[in-house]
Amino acid sequence: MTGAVLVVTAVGAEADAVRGGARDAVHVSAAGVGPAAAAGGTARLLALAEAAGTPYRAVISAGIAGGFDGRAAVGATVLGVRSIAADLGAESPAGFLPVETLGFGTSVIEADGELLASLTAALPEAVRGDILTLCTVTGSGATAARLARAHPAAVAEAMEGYGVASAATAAAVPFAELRTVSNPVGPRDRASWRIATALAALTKAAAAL
Ligand SMILES: O=C(O)c1cccc(C(=O)CC[C@H]2O[C@@H](n3cnc4c(=O)[nH]cnc43)[C@H](O)[C@@H]2O)c1
Repeated sequence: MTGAVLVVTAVGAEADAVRGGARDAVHVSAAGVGPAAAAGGTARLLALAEAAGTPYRAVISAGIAGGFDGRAAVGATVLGVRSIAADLGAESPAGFLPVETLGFGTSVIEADGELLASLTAALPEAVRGDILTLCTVTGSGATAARLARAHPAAVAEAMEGYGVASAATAAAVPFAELRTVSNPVGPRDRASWRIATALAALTKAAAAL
């Protein structure tokens, strides 16, 4: 495969952490927080590269994340087998209805098999599992428990993976999600987030790209 790899983060500090560990053939861009900013930013970068005759060979959504209790600890590196838009759907008296139930497409995008296999080989200590994409950071034990029940294979949550994956899928570019855990998913306690630890782990993991 030829071409550079595009890494899309939410914020500049995450982009700097990836750049600190990655090789020259890795282009890193901070597209903003949330799936809409991530999808728009990624689509634009992919289209510009395609128009210039230098298409990207892969796109990776990277950054820090919350880890589900007992599945991914603070400081862990996480590889997404699937990126899932966990709040895309409708509420009902019987609970949350995913977009599939409404007949409006899919909330699940699988990582590219070959890309995930090569990242797994380069990062053997990484926890593999589903990574949820949410517009709202989980801030209560009740929501954490509901998400963990609804998504038994989910190891982490963040806010951009599904957006980056949607743009990559539309452009037929292989996609994967790579995260490092800064905090547990659960009752909000922003002061306890271990951001420096997670960014250091992100720099280390970026060497695998
Ligand atoms: O304040 C800082 O120095 C700082 C440095 C780097 C990153 C941040 C962020 O706040 C990044 C926001 C980004 O993090 C993801 N994230 C992290 N934990 C969670 C979570 O528990 N639930 C959902 N998302 C999480 C998310 O992708 C945000 O875009 C601050």
